[in-house]
Amino acid sequence: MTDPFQQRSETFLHWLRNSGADISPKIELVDLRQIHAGRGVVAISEIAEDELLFRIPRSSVLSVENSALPRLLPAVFEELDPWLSLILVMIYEWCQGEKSSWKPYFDVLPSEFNTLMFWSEDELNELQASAVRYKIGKEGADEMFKEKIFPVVRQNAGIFGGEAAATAKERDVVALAHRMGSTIMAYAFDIEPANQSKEADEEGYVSEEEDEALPKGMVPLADMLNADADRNNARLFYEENYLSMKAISPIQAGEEIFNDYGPLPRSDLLRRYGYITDNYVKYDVVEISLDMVREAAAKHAHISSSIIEDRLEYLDDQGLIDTGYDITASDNFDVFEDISPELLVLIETLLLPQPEFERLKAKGKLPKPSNLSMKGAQLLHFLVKARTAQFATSLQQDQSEPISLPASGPSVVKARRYAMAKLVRIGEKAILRQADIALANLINKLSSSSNDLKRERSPQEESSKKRRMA
Ligand SMILES: C[S@@+](CC[C@H](N)C(=O)[O-])C[C@H]1O[C@@H](n2cnc3c(N)ncnc32)[C@H](O)[C@@H]1O
Repeated sequence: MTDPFQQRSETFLHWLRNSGADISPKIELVDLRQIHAGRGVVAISEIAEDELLFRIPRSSVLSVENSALPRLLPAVFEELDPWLSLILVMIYEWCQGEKSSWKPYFDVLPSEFNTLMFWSEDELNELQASAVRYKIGKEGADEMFKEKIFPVVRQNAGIFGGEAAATAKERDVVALAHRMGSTIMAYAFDIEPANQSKEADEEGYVSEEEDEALPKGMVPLADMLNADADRNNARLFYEENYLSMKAISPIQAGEEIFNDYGPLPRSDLLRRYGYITDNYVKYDVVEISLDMVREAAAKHAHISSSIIEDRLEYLDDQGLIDTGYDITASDNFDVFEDISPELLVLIETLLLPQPEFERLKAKGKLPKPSNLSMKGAQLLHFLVKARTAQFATSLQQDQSEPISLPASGPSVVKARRYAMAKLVRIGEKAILRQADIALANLINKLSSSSNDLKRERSPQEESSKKRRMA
């Protein structure tokens, strides 16, 4: 008897071919559950660079554009942003059951996730002070779904699923919206339009904003590709009538076919995709919040709150204010490369003597990040130490035992989440340690060069300087 998981894969591929997709006989949709990777696509014979792996008709993409719902509820869609629109469309199509054109597709999409949105409090606590904990946005999403999705489903029960929708409880609709929202986050693509005619400005540049505004859509099979930071060998190409997945390097028989989810730190990989692998360590970051900088400027550098707010206002006008600033992982940590230049500028601006600040402000200028002063380096060093202290355990404690992601055993899901969280927090602490050492070295260098300068001055120069100051 065929395994139901495999049966769903076969029904899905059959449906996709019937919808007009071409799928190369050289690839297979396989079961990777034993390595906790769900389904994946592998090559079963050698594939050349640029070879077509599959192409999906644009009409098979599960999107707002292709669903009947926006035509049934036009006024509702005028009010919703693209993200909520796709969630509503997916809820509608899911509620149609067998009647939906995408039923076999829904059957291979997950109903459970390992993303942070679905972690329990004790699991999230294992992330300790990682800034990702404040980026999950569960409460905000709950409120939005209660306000914008639940009433639409209840008031249009006839459209959504009759009796079941009419009596649906708020918490069930919110849970369904979370399921669809999380599916979009881990599976959807930004869909480039069929006829992309981007208008160039006078200087011949095309606006990046258009890319940001691309609508999202669920592309069957393209989203069955897993990702790997170092083994990306396929990419989706947007053609007029089809979306085509092609090999971007030669692929050997037996190799998995990988998409690219981008250079994401492991904390974000967990938040969006619910898994991590070691080769994303190079993208790890640790974040220093603006609030921490504010507090350190007041407490450590003794800057008054009115000066801090005045400087922050100017920096905001200059587009430099963010909720947090990244320090990135590096094999060869460099203060000027791996600490966000915006953070260096922020710190130097806060420390400027008032006349110097007035002078720069009058010219609309900012301190250069490459001119980090001794006081700036010391304030940064203080911040790095304070950020390290926010974590409940030390790097040494975390590394005292080897960590592995269990493949099986009792409560394997929880054990894996604990282990993944520990690896994420270790990554962040390792960056903080590198920053700590690099800043201590820089402070030593700055102090010895200022001592050298002092020594280089002749006794006459020193005494004339003293006379000027007197
Ligand atoms: C776009 S889907 C890829 C298809 C997915 N494996 C499935 O069975 O539906 C993204 C999800 O696949 C899983 N995934 C992707 N790449 C992975 C990898 N290298 N290792 C483990 N899981 C991976 C994660 O659960 C992620 O949220």
